[in-house]
Amino acid sequence: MSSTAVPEVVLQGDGAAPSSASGSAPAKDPLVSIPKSPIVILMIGMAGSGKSTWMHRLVARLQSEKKRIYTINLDPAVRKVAYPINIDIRDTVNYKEVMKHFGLGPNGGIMTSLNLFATKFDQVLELLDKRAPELDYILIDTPGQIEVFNWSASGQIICDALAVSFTTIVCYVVDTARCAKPVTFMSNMLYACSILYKTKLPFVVAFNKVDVMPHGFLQEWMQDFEKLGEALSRETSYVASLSRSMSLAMEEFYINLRSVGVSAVTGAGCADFEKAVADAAEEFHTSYVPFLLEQRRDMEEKRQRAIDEQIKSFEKGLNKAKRNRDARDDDDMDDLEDDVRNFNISERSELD
Ligand SMILES: Nc1nc2c(ncn2[C@@H]2O[C@H](COP(=O)(O)OP(=O)(O)OP(=O)(O)O)[C@@H](O)[C@H]2O)c(=O)[nH]1
Repeated sequence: MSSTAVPEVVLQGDGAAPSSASGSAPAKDPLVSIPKSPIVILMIGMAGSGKSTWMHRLVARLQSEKKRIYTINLDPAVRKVAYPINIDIRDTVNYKEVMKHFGLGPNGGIMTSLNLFATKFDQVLELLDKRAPELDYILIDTPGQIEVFNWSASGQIICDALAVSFTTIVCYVVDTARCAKPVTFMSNMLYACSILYKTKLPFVVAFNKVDVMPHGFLQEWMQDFEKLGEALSRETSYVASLSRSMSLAMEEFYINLRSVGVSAVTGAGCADFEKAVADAAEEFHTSYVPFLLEQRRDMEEKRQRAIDEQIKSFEKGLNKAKRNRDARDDDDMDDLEDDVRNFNISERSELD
């Protein structure tokens, strides 16, 4: 199987601005000229933190401000989505079929579906490229299987692909009330920290559900590790003592973190969030782009390798599943194999 084409933008040398086709004036380096708008906001967070509800709130809010929005749903298992969607993974990958054919459970099905989709992410970029000049924001909803962005190749492929073409930031959504237990807060923040260090993208933490519980205590824990240590000392579990030893190391991570309290239900905190997004977008150009310029060749090779490995792993999975199936299912398997190789990502009609 031929490997997926990568966007041209990252294949142009190693730092020097490429020459124009005519050979006269050098063309502007595409990485240096990543446009300030649209801003891509990737919603990441644990299951139930409120990503989809927050997406819905933001779409309504930004549209009321006459901002032009484009939305992508990357959660193959979500049943109902309240906001209008432009590109929906469910239109191309049927996760129940993936579960059935690869012999996986729901979590594995979601991860594999997203891995499959990621191998063709260049098609999403092509669609976005066409729309981008008319857009202010591209909002992307992701599944609650947060490991997609920690361990699986697809998270990296998607983040890297977006960040070489668009101003891209991560919105890490946290359920404030669930973090009232300091060990839960710490494990949530460890996930956030590993995503931040893996993607290197600017981050906004949205402490959601402040209508249920104000988020001030979480910001206090981030600013003063002794306060978090105090809260942890009330717990005696092994995880609490591990969290206590980690809390000082996390200080550096918190210092560079923007956080705002929001409620997807009431709309509280939207203005603060928009401001934090604007700051993060600025940081993308001042910090992330210089990092990209240094790392571009390495990143591109890594991304292409990840795509090739994904494809090999599907073929292995399919062959294994095939060996375990009845001959009568062969047609079914052939259809799926064909889908794995040849699916096309398309967009729905435009948002109003
Ligand atoms: N009170 C309150 N409830 C909220 C808020 N945001 C989301 N919820 C509720 O939290 C639950 C989970 O919200 P979702 O938006 O489905 O969460 P998600 O992160 O997309 O969940 P996954 O798709 O499982 O990853 C739903 O019952 C929402 O109504 C909020 O700001 N306040």
